[in-house]
Amino acid sequence: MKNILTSEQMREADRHTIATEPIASVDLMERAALAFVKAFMQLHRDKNVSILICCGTGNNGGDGLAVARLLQQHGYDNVTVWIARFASRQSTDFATNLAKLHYCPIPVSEFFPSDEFPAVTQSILIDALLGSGLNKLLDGDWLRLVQHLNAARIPSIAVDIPTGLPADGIVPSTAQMLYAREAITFQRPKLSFFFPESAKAMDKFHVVDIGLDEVFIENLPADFKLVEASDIRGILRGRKRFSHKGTYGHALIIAGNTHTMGAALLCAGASVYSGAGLTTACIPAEGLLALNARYPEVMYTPRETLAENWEDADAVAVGPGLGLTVDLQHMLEYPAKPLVLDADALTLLARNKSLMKKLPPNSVLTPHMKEFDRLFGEHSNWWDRVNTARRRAVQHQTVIVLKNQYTFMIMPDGQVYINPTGNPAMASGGMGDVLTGMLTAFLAQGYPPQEATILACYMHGSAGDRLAAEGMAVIPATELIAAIPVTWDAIVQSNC
Ligand SMILES: NC(=O)C1=CN([C@@H]2O[C@H](COP(=O)(O)OP(=O)(O)OC[C@H]3O[C@@H](n4cnc5c(N)ncnc54)[C@H](O)[C@@H]3O)[C@@H](O)[C@H]2O)[C@H](O)CC1
Ligand SMILES: [K+]
Repeated sequence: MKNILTSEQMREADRHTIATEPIASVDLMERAALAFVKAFMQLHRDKNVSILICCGTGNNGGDGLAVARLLQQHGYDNVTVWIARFASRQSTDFATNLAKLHYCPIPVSEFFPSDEFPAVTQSILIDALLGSGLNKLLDGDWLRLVQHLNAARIPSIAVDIPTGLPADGIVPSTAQMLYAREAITFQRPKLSFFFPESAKAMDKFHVVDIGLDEVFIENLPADFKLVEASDIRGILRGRKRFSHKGTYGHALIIAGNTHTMGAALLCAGASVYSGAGLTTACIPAEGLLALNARYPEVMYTPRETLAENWEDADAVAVGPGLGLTVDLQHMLEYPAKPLVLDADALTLLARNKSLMKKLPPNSVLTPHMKEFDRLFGEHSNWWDRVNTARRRAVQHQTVIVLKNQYTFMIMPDGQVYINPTGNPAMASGGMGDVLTGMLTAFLAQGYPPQEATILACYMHGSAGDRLAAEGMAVIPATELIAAIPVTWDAIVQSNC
């Protein structure tokens, strides 16, 4: 796991590194600029390309000036610098780098409040206007400049953060940003990069190491942590010698209805492919033929004998395609089992919120945004939504899997884990049912809810990434199920 820091914590790490390495802050800026340039050169190998570097007068602007000098030293001969002198303040390291730039053959133009901006004639923009120091939405001259640069429609590469995007906190829907094709960010991705609101600010981001003290960073109290492949390798257990189906638990899937049987089948199929020793689908009898044809590995039980099957199960999923006529309250009176509630089960919970109190501790809820808001109230931004999720997970002692391109997994202690895998090719019906099946299978195999959740979300996204890398622009849920075992094997075999 990697700690995701707030901008205040990032400044702390900055100060700590400067004091204890020790390193002068202007040398740390040089290191950041070098790391940026190294990544930039991988992205843009043509040294004849014309580059406009727009700088503010804080440290983000200081980085931009250092980048201009370093690019020129690396043979990029067509670099132009614009400086936005909209504030009277300039940082010391900005001033030092501006003085150094005077020895380079790089044209520098300065713009003051109300100045007209010339047309942008360059092919690439490097955005070093504002970074993690952003303290309000863009307005006035800043907004005018950003709109002028956006209108030029040339690819922009942001230094650390696209100008106008807050590093953390609420990203208001009215916020305007300098749109970046890529952001090259320092040491850690910023929290807001994981919110859908950041789609307005950039296409993708790359993280570069600038040598801040990692031990210090990892010892900071961080509410948000990013899951890494090494965590998954640490959690995932291989199949044991002399093991048998009983070793890997029994998953019970309560799902499906006349017109939504597919959801039940996908969920049950995902459980089989995720290693549950046995999977039983509790579906209406009319789904039996389809179940036998599609997944003969899955056992069947009618709703009438649910109570007995519940006794035998090691983990239970309720919800995919279930419909809204089942008696969820009655089910929650059965003995407590590791439980996943998804889809219609979440709608039933939203209709009768008092049932939240009956959930066994550590139950896993897997809402997408709309289901979440139905349960816990409307939210106009993801920062508030995730913070509500933290409060509710603690209050109800549940795990909340808030599904998103980057899924937030919120634990009963309020800690948030961010899943890095997954891609837009997976945005299709049935994907959530598959995730529920995977989660239930891992719970049935005896993984504690926190680990089962992290495993399921990571492997779900990883299977999708694998298929996308093989050329699938759109991934049907059934294809994802089939890719689970090879994804599993690739994770176990990889040493990185
Ligand atoms: N540890 C690191 O990651 C390092 C980061 N570096 C770079 O430093 C910037 C942060 O620099 P800072 O001087 O704190 O802030 P900015 O340059 O982003 O902003 C300057 C200044 O501008 C004012 N301001 C903020 N928002 C607005 C606004 N909307 N309108 C007008 N004015 C605004 C405010 O006063 C700010 O202080 C970080 O992103 C990195 O690029 C270091 O170079 C290396 C270590
Ligand atoms: K920037």
